[in-house]
This record gives sequence, structure tokens and C-alpha cells, in this order.
Amino acid sequence: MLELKAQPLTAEAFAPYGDVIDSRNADSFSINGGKAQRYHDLVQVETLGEEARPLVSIFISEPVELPLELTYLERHPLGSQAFIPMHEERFVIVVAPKGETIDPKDVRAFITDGRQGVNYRAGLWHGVQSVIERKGEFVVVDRGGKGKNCDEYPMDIRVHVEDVVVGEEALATA
Ligand SMILES: NC(=O)N[C@@H](O)C(=O)O
Ligand code: NI
Repeated sequence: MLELKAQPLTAEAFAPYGDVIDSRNADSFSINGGKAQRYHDLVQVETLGEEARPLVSIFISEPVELPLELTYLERHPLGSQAFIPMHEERFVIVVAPKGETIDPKDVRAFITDGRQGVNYRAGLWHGVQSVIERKGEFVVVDRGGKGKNCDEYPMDIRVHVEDVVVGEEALATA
């Protein structure tokens, strides 16, 4: 069993794996007569292969038990995958570099702060969407089209997360 402690997510630490989606550290410009700011073009959406096209979906996810136990990591070789919380939900991220095998010492775990989304690059190994504290609703942007776009890599991983707020209390802090 690979034991990991989730680190706070930052754009710098996550740069080798993808993008952090966060208006607090992104450029913007004024639109709509000054009534709105556009945080523009935040991630590279990758859609590869036959009949590839971008998909916009919504996941409603039950919260995971902690510590988080995973039995595999997955990858999407034909496209990126982005998760954007709709109600400041926090989630656990587990990633490992692209490649045909995964070295356990290269696996990393992060925890978001509620204001952050992420975009996984095509081919990045990752754990499935893992919201904590309360049911979560996420906008998901990924790839549709022909071809197999989900590979699994068996691996037993346990992720520990500190300062978790559960249930109703989590709503109050959102
Ligand atoms: N299966 C699915 O659409 N979601 C996974 O790829 C995931 O990363 O949660
Ligand atoms: Ni995925």
C-alpha cells in the first residue's frame, strides 16, 4: 500500500501535471461594459483522435471516506479532463506522470481549497474524482469521440487529508 499525505494544491506544484483553474491567480480583462471580468483561456483543452470533440458535463459525486483508498489510477490518452467545483467543494487529487508504467515514488496527492479546479493533461495518470466533506457538483470538460479513452493501472494507494470539515459544518465554511 502506498501511503500519501495530500499537500495543498498550488499552480506551481501542479504544473508538471496540468493546470489549476483559479480566478485568483489568472489574468483577466473587462467585458460587458465593465460589468464583468473575463478570465480567459485558462487551460489547454486537448481532444485527440477520430471524431474528437470537447464535452461539457456535470458530475454530482458522493463524498469519499477518508483516508482515501484507491485501487487504481486511470488515464485518458485522447484528451484532457477538467473538474471545476460549482459550490466551493474540496476534492483530493492523486496524479502520476505520463508513461506506460508508474513508479510509486512519482505519485503525488493534493487537496484543493474549494476555489480551485484542475485540468489534467491528456495521458496523465490520476485518481477518479474524489470530493470530500459533502456531496459535490462539478463541471467536467473532457473529450468525446471514437477510440478507447480510459486506461486503468492497478495500484493500492491510501491518501491522508488533514483539516477536514465534514457534513453541515462544511457547508457553513463554503
Ligand atoms: N469516468 C469519468 O468520466 N470520470 C473519470 O475519468 C474521473 O477522472 O473521475
Ligand atoms: Ni478521469
